[in-house]
Amino acid sequence: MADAPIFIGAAEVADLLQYGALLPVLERALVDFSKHDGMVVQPVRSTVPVDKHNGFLGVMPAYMTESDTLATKIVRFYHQTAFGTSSHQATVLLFNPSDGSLRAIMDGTVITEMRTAAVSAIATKYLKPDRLETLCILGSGAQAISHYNIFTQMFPFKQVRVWSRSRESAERFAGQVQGQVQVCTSAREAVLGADVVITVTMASEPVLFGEWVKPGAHVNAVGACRPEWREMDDALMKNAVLYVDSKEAALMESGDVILSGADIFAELGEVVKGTRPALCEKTTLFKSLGMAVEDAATAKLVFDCWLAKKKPKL
Ligand SMILES: NC(=O)C1=CN([C@@H]2O[C@H](COP(=O)(O)OP(=O)(O)OC[C@H]3O[C@@H](n4cnc5c(N)ncnc54)[C@H](O)[C@@H]3O)[C@@H](O)[C@H]2O)C=CC1
Ligand SMILES: O=C([O-])C1=[NH+]CCC1
Repeated sequence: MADAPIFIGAAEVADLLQYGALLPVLERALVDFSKHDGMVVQPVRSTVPVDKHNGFLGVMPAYMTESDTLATKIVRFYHQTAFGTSSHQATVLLFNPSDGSLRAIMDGTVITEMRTAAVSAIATKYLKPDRLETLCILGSGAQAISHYNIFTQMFPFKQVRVWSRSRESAERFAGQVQGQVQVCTSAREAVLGADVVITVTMASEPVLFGEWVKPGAHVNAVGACRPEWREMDDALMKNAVLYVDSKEAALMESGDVILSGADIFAELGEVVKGTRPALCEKTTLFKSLGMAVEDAATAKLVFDCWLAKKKPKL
């Protein structure tokens, strides 16, 4: 009989997962996905609208042959949640690929926060302009915090600006992170002159406009994961060189891509592998939707770290 699955809760996932180990694992997952050679199986996320409660449930399975990783994430994202509960909550199931038995059930919320920020950081590593002085974050929730943490660790920004719909939540964000943050009263003020812009909002209408974005800047567009939702206007979508995590998903899920009719230049995995160029001198935009391979690779890393910790020391 197979062993009973283990459970790894949020605090333990946060303890086991380090960006230093996560970044190369995600780069490899992005490259393997973008080879499109049949070795990675990842259907586009299946999303169930829960209209009555203004929410969605997404199911994200993947199998990666080379690392022999089989997992699925189940993620809920709701517009209105009770005070104190986060809008996104996720669980990852990790299977034994040889017989399909369940190995681990783990918190997926921390995984989602960290792997999404890490993928944006990878995109920025490859697509960033030469000058990196000002980082702008639009939104002040869970993803804003994880993005702040890895971006200020990895890049030498001199200034970080944040804008959120309410000044109160932007100020709460500024009080939660370590380091100086300039709270801006408008998105425009936050964006003007920034070298890197991150959009991490639950908006369904544009919050970022092309006319504000400095030519040559890099944008990580992380929100708006529904075909009718936008975070960017058409001007930005059409004038920037557009990179995505998955072309197939972008054409099915991203309102910014579908409704603007912008052309996709490349997948991030192709840039990491070196088969498509990083046009850093132009304005670049990475449209992130989130992929199951990122969750599967991260969950395997968490599980391997958990196993290593449990092993008796000789
Ligand atoms: N690409 C990816 O892999 C992933 C993307 N996401 C997306 O990232 C975004 C942020 O997620 P979290 O930080 O976890 O959510 P959160 O609920 O913690 O924060 C959402 C932020 O958006 C703001 N906001 C809500 N409605 C808005 C509107 N109409 N206009 C402007 N701002 C608005 C809120 O004030 C808050 O600052 C969401 O769109 C989410 O779906 C989340 C996980 C993975
Ligand atoms: O990849 C992910 O987990 C999500 N992307 C958008 C909402 C949740």
